[in-house]
Amino acid sequence: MQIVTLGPAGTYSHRAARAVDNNVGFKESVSAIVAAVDTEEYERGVVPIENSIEGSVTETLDSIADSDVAVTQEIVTPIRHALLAQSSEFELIASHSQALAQCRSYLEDTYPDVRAEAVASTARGVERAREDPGVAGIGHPDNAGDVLAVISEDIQDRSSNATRFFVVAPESERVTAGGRSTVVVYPNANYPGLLLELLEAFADRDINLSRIESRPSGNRLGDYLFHIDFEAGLYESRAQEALKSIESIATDGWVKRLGSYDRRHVVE
Ligand SMILES: O=C(O)C(=O)Cc1ccccc1
Repeated sequence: MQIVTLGPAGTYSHRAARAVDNNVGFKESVSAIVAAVDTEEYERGVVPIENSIEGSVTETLDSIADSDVAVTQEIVTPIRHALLAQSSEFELIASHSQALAQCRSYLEDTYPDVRAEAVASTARGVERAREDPGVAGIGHPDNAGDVLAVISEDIQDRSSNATRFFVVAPESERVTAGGRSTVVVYPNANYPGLLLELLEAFADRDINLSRIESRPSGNRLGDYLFHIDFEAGLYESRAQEALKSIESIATDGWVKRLGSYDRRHVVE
């Protein structure tokens, strides 16, 4: 199976993608990955959705809400960051914005005078470090190779650091089987109790929500769409009833079913 994920080789997304298939291609942004799956250039994409320290990857939420891709699997993996450089003499740290944020306290305490620069991925930062002795990268320690030294390991601000990835597929691959589902709701309405009504649709049917995230609709200030993850498959009648109820609340907006899936834990 042809998979596309965040590159170049060596990103955390690449490590998660290898759990799906070894035939992996790369793009340098999440929106490019989602577009490549939406247009069926690739059969699957692997994108980071949420991190236990830093929260949602908003570029991913917005890309999947704007496209027609389906979510077919969830991959959860621990993230352990290392600082990689040719020597401890560097004046710039280059990494993915999420990695920089996950190591913020360590960087502020240990390298208060070193500049940080956000680049497309951790592996892109490590590549910069390989080419330039003045640059350090943050990434998985396996990326050190022959050129780079592991200056410090486990530099994330909390020892427990995990990231959820979604496996996305063309719309035709959407399934209703699985223990979890994700929907995006755009109510296009604003009245007291609207959010409560949306949540009650699940609570009344004993469906546990595992995440709700609001994102700006882009239409006007204060107008939101909601990404909702819940612990039931779309094949279940209680889930179908909950969504029917949500559709009746969102008559001026829309409800997008991204699909049902199971969670897979990948350790290395
Ligand atoms: O840049 C990467 O390696 C990614 O895959 C994105 C990312 C960055 C930090 C933690 C998890 C995923």
